Amino acid sequence: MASVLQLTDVSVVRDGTTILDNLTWTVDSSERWVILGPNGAGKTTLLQVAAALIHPSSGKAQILDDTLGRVDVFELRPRIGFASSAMAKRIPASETVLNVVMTAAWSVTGRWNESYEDIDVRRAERVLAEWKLDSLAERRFGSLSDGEQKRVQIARAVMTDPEILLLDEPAASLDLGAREELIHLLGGYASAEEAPGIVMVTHHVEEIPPGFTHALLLVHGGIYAAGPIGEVLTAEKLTGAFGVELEVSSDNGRFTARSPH
Ligand SMILES: Nc1ncnc2c1ncn2[C@@H]1O[C@H](COP(=O)(O)OP(=O)(O)OP(=O)(O)O)[C@@H](O)[C@H]1O
Repeated sequence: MASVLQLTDVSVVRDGTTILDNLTWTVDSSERWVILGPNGAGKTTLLQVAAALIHPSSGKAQILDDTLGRVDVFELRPRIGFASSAMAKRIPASETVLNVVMTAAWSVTGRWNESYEDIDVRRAERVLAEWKLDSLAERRFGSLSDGEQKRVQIARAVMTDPEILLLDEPAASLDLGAREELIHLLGGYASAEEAPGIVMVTHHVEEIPPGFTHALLLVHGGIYAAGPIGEVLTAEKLTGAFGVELEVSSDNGRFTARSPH
């Protein structure tokens, strides 16, 4: 097993506020992690460090085989798949779905003057089919439903065969049908042996795809609990992390959490 992410005593301080506080955490290539935690806990900030989008204020962040601060992030980023709503806002609404996915090969969001090889087109078409988007290839990104847009973002993130895949709330704002379809596709992707290490931030345990192996509960920028998913997503630990009484159940790799009252 090779680690794809290794954080050692990582802190992020912004405008005098400590957002991540001395975090030490390792993700191996065979692991699929979910990160949960209250609003403002630092989940998105943690993902931004993992995506080489921000540097820690202190500590060491090793991503793949490189250490932030000692590597050209423009060479590192194409090896990282990252999907978030902030990133989606940068995708031009007028771009076709095929181009949105294919431009990942050049780490750009709008088609300009790049010349694409046949191999890029074929790969993009294959990825679109895998994420059930082939019939939408020529549609404008801005004309898609939220659920379709989320799938396009993930298809774009996996287009370059990343060595680590980071997903920030991929199921947020989806209706029940679109959410279940996405979770099914993500579960299939995550369970493939050749899939990269995966880290997904979510607000709801119901959104964790089957096959995810580990969970991290983040509270006030620090690790409240981290480890194998069955040991972390317990009533006791979720109650402690969220500060409200919760009961948890799981069935066939899917979780639910609710108040017992
Ligand atoms: N530039 C900044 N200066 C000060 N505080 C900041 C700055 N940027 C973010 N924060 C704070 O850092 C904290 C963590 O933000 P982050 O978005 O990482 O949390 P999160 O766990 O993803 O939250 P949510 O669940 O609401 O999406 C928040 O309290 C936020 O207000």
